[in-house]
Formats: sequence, C-alpha cells, structure tokens
Amino acid sequence: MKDIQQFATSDTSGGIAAEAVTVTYRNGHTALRNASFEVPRGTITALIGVNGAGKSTLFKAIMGFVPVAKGEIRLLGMSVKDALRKNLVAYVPQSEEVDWAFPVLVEDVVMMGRYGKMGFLRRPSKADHEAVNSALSRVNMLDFRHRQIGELSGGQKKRVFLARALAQDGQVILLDEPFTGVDVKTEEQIINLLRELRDEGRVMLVSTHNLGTLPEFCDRTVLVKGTVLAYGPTETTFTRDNLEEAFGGVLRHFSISDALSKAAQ
Ligand SMILES: Nc1ncnc2c1ncn2[C@@H]1O[C@H](COP(=O)(O)OP(=O)(O)OP(=O)(O)O)[C@@H](O)[C@H]1O
Repeated sequence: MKDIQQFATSDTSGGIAAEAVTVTYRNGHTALRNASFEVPRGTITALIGVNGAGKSTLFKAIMGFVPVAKGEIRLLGMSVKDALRKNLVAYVPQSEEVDWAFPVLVEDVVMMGRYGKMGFLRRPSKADHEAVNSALSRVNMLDFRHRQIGELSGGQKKRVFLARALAQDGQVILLDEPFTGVDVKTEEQIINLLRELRDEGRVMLVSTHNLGTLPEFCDRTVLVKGTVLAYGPTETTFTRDNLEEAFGGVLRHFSISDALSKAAQ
C-alpha cells in the first residue's frame, strides 16, 4: 500500500468514511480487506479498479446489502443503518442489473425514490408527484414520463435512474458505471448534473472504467484492488504509479498520458 493521501480533514464527518473495512461473502471469499478511505461532502469521487477489485462490494456494503465483517463505514457522520433509515443513500445501478422487461412506466421508476418518504400504503402525495416531475425535468426526461422503461435507450434509462436518486433527495449517491452505453452528449449532461449535485453539498461515488474522462469531473479518486490502495484528490492520486499498481498489465492497452496530464492540470 503506498501513497495514501490523508486529507486534512475536518469535513469528513459529513461524507463517506470507511475504516479498516473487511467484507467476506457467505462462501468465505473476502472481497475487501482492511479498506480505508474518506471522502468529504460536496465532492465527486471516482472508484476505480480492475474487474473483481471490489468496487461493487464496496457499494453493497455502503447500501447495507452485505455485512461488514470488520471495521466500520460512516455516512454523513452516522452509521450505515441510520443513513439508510433516513433514506439518504441513493443508488444508480448498472444497466445489466435491471430487468427492463418489467412493465413499469418511467414516472413509476422515479416515484420509487419517494417510497421512503411515504406512509405504509405508499399513496403518493402532491409533493411526491411534484418531486418526480422536477427530477425528470432536471434530467431532461419529463416528456418520457409515460413511456415504459424498457422502451428507452441506454442513456435515457441512466437518466431515469438518476432522476430516481434526485426524487429521493439522496445525499450519498452511488453511481455504478454511469457512462456505459451513453453517447458523448448524454455523458456531458450527466457530468453537468453531477457537478450541480456536488455544489449542493452531496457526495457522489462513481464506479467507472472510463479513466480517460475521470480527471475532468472527479475531484477525488479511490483506487481499489481487494483493499483501498490509495485515495485523495485526483491530481495527487491519479498517478502513473498508483494506476500501475491498481491495473497492472491492463494499462498497457490504455494510453494514460492524456488522462494523467488532465489530472495534473
Ligand atoms: N455474492 C458473492 N459471493 C461471493 N463472491 C463474490 C460475490 N460477489 C462478488 N464476489 C467476488 O468478490 C470479488 C469482488 O467482486 P466485485 O463485484 O466487488 O468487483 P468489481 O470491482 O465490482 O468488479 P467489476 O468491475 O467486474 O464490476 C470478486 O472476486 C468476485 O468474484
């Protein structure tokens, strides 16, 4: 483990903090061992590493889907359990995780973001409908609200799930590969939206294999490989040494010079 960036950290109580986190699956496989990092609020953080490095596992631990065997995750200064109970954690899934054949309208998907705020019967209030419409217009998808989710393009689907996170008013937003299958224009729209959300003081953790554009919009980077290898501001963490350690030979196929020079700017 090298070059871990400790940031000076008064604000970390408000973001995501993992301390010596170990996650072991039921079959006994330890996917993350002794992983520590901190991310303040008001930041967009890239989560990068090779396939199987533990990115999704970290997301699952933050969402309380898998138990943390050792260590602790704190979100916005509280336990994962409390943050989930307060409905503060929103998740934008990878496309492959969603059953697109499920017959549900765009506005229904976004309304799911409001469930935590509704009563037992889940009867949407006027405020819920307004929140859904406002979230859909923020991602430029209001005109599609009566469409079946399965009828949308890849980029449109991503925007609908982002709208669900907005309707939920998630303060910790986890995005799993938000740019897979989206065109350049949609990617730009998503990045602009993430910047707005950052400026509102939310904290975003973005799992991405798109190393080329990462330095343009991620203030911080966390590198994983069965643990956290390094974390901190992108300009000091997104370095050739750290990338080589995280990706090894895979990097031979990727020209990182451009990305590194962007990170250094
Ligand atoms: N439910 C599970 N049970 C047992 N092992 C699992 C489970 N889910 C994932 N793993 C293992 O844990 C390790 C980390 O997997 P994870 O899905 O977190 O990686 P990832 O970094 O998200 O990869 P990718 O880039 O391919 O999405 C892998 O070795 C994987 O095989």
